[in-house]
Amino acid sequence: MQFATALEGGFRCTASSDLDLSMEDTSVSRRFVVGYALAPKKKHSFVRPSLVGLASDRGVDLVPIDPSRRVSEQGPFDCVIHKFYGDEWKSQLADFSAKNPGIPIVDRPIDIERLHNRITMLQFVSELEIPQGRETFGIPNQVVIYDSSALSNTTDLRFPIIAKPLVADGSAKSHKMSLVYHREALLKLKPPLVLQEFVNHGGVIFKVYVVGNYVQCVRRKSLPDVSPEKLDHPVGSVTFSQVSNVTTQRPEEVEYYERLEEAEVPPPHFLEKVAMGLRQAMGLRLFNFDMIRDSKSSNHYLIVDINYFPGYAKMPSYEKVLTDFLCDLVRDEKGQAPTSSSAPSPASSNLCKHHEHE
Ligand SMILES: Nc1ncnc2c1ncn2[C@@H]1O[C@H](COP(=O)(O)OP(=O)(O)OP(=O)(O)O)[C@@H](O)[C@H]1O
Ligand SMILES: O=P(O)(O)O[C@H]1[C@H](O)[C@@H](O)[C@H](OP(=O)(O)O)[C@@H](OP(=O)(O)O)[C@H]1O
Ligand SMILES: [Mg+2]
Ligand SMILES: [Mg+2]
Repeated sequence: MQFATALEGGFRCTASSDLDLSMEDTSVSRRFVVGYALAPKKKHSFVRPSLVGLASDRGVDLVPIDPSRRVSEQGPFDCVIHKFYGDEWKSQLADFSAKNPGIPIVDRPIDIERLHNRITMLQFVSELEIPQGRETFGIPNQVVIYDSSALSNTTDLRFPIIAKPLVADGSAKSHKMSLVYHREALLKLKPPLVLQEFVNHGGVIFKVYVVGNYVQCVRRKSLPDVSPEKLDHPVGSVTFSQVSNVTTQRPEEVEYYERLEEAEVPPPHFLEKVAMGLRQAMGLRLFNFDMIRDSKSSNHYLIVDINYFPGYAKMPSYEKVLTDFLCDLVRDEKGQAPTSSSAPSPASSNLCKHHEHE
């Protein structure tokens, strides 16, 4: 059973450009090819028949890229989407770009890389200059620990603390975390780590999905609050992994999920400001961020994680959202649509169209 609940189906952050699309009546339509480079698990979860079908109906063919062959010898592509890392892959993309200037690669490896380190990842949030209104946001207090000797020296942080691997590279190891109740337990941890204050937040996390200019917020399960008594826990720490990613609920959790469904979501105008601020600062178009509401202050939010190319298939209506995004992307590339990828695709303009003589 799916337990994510959408916030009013998501929203786009700029005005619709339906009018521009109506000018395409004299164009000749052709099909567009989006090359995707994804690991098998991601391909399985993302490239579902429902997405392939909808995109195809709109004139976009999703074609796999074989990473063991030169990308520039595959295709032709009208754009490339990917979630691969490493020097070899970067040079493949650089070679492709050199031979295919103007073909969008979503997103640039250099921009994605900053999300692979849990310190540089959240620096974007700290650097955001958004006039704070009723709702405020920030990041939890945290320190980076490179070697074990520094573990006894973390006096500035309040317990409980979450110890997160410094590297966030998509490996199982990078998701393995510890909730640490007291100091002695810290000494058993293995750096490099980020030690982050655990903030009570009522056991609900908001996952805010961004796809170009589209934003959708879902509620998800999170760690329960920790009471002060719990800090005397006989077990100094507990490990956990991907606590907010599970998509099934156990029978004994029914009540919890009922409450989760009722949890008040952050206001759309606030989500929009943060999402578009981050999008611009990071130069990324495909990401999500995890946000919690501080139980001590009903309007203060903390961003605890940012993920590149997250599990979009868990987002309601992902097929339409991603198809709209890809259509806009290839149209933009041909100079046919305004630079905003915000236009909802009107039913009357179902195909992505291309002027033959451009
Ligand atoms: N500072 C914090 N205070 C309270 N809870 C937190 C904090 N940081 C993380 N969490 C909880 O721990 C979970 C995992 O943390 P985080 O999102 O950083 O890990 P991740 O493995 O990168 O997650 P993802 O699967 O989204 O990539 C969060 O979903 C949230 O439930
Ligand atoms: O395996 P890495 O590269 O770390 O990426 C994961 C992200 O960290 C998670 O945030 C994704 O899950 P959510 O979409 O529920 O956030 C998760 O989604 P998935 O498991 O559905 O693919 C992954 O994208
Ligand atoms: Mg997370
Ligand atoms: Mg993450």
